[in-house]
Amino acid sequence: MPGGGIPHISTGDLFRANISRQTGLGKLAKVSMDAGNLVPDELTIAMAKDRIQQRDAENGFLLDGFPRNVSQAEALDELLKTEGSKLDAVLDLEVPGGEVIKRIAGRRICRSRSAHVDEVMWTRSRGGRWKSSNAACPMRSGRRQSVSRPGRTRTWRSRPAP
Ligand SMILES: Nc1ncnc2c1ncn2[C@@H]1O[C@H](COP(=O)(O)OP(=O)(O)O)[C@@H](O)[C@H]1O
Repeated sequence: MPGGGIPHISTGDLFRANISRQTGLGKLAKVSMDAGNLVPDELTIAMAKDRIQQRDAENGFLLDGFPRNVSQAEALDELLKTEGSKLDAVLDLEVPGGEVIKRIAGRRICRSRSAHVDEVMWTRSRGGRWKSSNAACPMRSGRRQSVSRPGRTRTWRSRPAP
């Protein structure tokens, strides 16, 4: 929870938690997420509404990653209207394009536990091989990592040490 005791509601985190627990929602969301697409509005809106209506969010919440398009914004408006509440503030974060690209290109997701997302630094050795640093996934211990080249795929691959 952020300062002030209100829950941080991140739709990305909620999807990843569902994927980890292999829920029905997680299985459906995974298909879209693995394809690099947004999860369909119907699923996203239902999940966000359900989370917002939980008890710990009664006194407020911080939304992160939701709404992400007009129909989600309309659904949120509708929900707030029904509950007789309104948003206090919206943060518009302006990040330089280069920084955004660096972060997207450096993102790593553990293939076996999609809840493990990590931002990594990539360096290229003299031999031209890409190497990652800043690993957080427990899969790493006892295993040797084979990582994909920075670029399109951000999958974190692990294979047993020889
Ligand atoms: N509001 C949303 N609408 C649809 N899909 C979402 C939404 N929030 C998250 N997702 C799905 O979850 C994934 C991870 O979301 P997030 O953690 O916010 O990271 P990012 O969008 O930066 O990759 C998104 O790529 C998307 O597939």
